[in-house]
Amino acid sequence: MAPHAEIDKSSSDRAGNVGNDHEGSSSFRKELFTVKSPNVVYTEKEVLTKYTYRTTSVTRDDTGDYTVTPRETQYDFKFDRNVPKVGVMLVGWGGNNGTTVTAGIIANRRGLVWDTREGPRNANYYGSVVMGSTMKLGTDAKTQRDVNIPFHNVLPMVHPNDLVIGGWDISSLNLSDAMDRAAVLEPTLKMQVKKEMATMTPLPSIYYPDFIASNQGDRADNIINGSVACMGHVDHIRQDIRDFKRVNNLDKVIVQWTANTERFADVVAGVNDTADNLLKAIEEGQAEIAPSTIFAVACILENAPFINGSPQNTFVPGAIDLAERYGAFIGGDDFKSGQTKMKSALVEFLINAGIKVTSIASYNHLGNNDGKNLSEQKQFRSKEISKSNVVDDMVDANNVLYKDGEHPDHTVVIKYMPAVGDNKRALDEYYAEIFLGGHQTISIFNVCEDSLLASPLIIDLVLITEVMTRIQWKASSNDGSATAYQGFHSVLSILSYMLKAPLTPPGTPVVNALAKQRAALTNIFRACVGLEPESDMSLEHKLF
Ligand SMILES: NC(=O)c1ccc[n+]([C@@H]2O[C@H](COP(=O)([O-])OP(=O)(O)OC[C@H]3O[C@@H](n4cnc5c(N)ncnc54)[C@H](O)[C@@H]3O)[C@@H](O)[C@H]2O)c1
Ligand SMILES: O=P([O-])([O-])O[C@@H]1[C@@H](O)[C@H](O)[C@@H](O)[C@H](O)[C@@H]1O
Repeated sequence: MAPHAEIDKSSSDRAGNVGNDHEGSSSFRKELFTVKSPNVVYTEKEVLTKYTYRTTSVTRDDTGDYTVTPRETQYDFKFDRNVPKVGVMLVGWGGNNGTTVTAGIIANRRGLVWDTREGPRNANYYGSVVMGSTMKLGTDAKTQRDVNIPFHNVLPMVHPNDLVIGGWDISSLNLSDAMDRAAVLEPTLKMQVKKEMATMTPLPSIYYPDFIASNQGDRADNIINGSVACMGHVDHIRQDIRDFKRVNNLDKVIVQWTANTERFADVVAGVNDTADNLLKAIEEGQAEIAPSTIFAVACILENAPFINGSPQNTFVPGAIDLAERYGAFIGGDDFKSGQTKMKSALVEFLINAGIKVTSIASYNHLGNNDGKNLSEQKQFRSKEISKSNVVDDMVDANNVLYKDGEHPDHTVVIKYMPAVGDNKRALDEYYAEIFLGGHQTISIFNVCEDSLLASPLIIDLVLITEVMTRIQWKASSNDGSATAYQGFHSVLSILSYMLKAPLTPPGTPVVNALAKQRAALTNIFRACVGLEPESDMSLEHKLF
């Protein structure tokens, strides 16, 4: 791996950022494998694939009988092999997650080791599906045993060590002081990154007090003038993105909201229901436009992908309409880091095992500033919504256990308890009906170090979103007619594995089941290099 140059201090002074000015980690430039197939062509810059997408079409006649027909749809995929230089701008950079992910990337970039009570600890990217997990590539031609590769080798990807980081915060604290305020990391690690982080200062941000808890007001000392939406705020943020990109000589910038949870905005006809109405409402200074929506609009207009890591309805219909109009990528909502991630895996397992979950009680308390913001009802309500719908798809998919409209009881409670800081306590009880009137009760006590669980998701969201900007597709034409390549739909539902309340293209189904989400992500990336979906059939071990 190329040695990392000193942090470019001049750029960090101007645009509140950290990064390195070397070209990118060479270990991520060369693909790990080559696909040998008549349907896959490698050029110097691209991989061109003819992909057969196999589905099963179902019809049902008026007697209730099903007929199923295997379908094949031919797609051409074009994947840009060139790994760009990428910057990530975090809204809420001075928060628990923002400081933690920044320190984590510095620690990994420099290969830091720090002492703890349990002994020395090395920097790692555990908790990142891209950097910490593997996928089955295929089976060994000789031994027929599975060959598994690191997930990040399935396609040429940006290395997180090469990300240039910057962002905004309504608090003026530099990243070192903000890291101390967050109280997430070990002092022995903090002391090794403090100097670099002290040179990073968040850009001023927009602050509309009505959208976050009133208890956040005391940290709002780094704000752009104006307390309601205006086009000047959109333009200011767009200029910030352009400056960050220019100063750091970036090819792409991806923006993520990891700022406080906002209250839901009312969706009002004529205000935020269409792209034109939303732009007009911003021009007019409508009070119902949230800061996160202003950031979303700015990013869409600047063609910088925007991901919402919080639960509020940033993407009002007008914002989605605008993204579709400009072909800009958006994704959200609400990082899925601990309690909900466990729930989406456990409930999928129980229901798929034919066990009827009838009650889910989810309580948690936490003591960080996120918890403080959520201690006010309107902000809690945003989080309650995103945490409450996460089992709907699994329940709806099983009409053996559940009648139409039947759902488990589900309650979500969040309490602010300063003493526990970032180490959230999640207490869950899953109650289920089993064979012959029996019951199964599963109680879980899950201590989630929230920011250490969320930070790898921030990295995954950046890396996967960046890959999506390099994938194009078109329907294969057999008659020689030339159809144009296009990108995936603006709403990146492929990001759902990292998110509690996955945003999907309007009218399309929401999948929350964790295994299904990971399979979709894995198999779409495999398809880009002409590989079939991962199958666990293992017929080679069953038919002999
Ligand atoms: N495990 C997790 O940490 C987790 C999981 C899911 C979702 N989230 C969400 O991620 C967000 C951040 O979590 P956190 O623990 O880092 O919280 P935090 O309160 O430590 O950080 C939020 C930061 O946003 C800043 N901020 C608020 N409004 C802003 C604005 N308009 N512009 C710029 N900055 C603004 C605050 O000053 C603060 O520094 C929260 O919305 C939280 O609900 C966190
Ligand atoms: O992802 P998850 O652990 O289910 O949910 C978490 C909640 O339990 C917590 O109360 C909240 O503060 C975090 O922002 C996060 O949303």
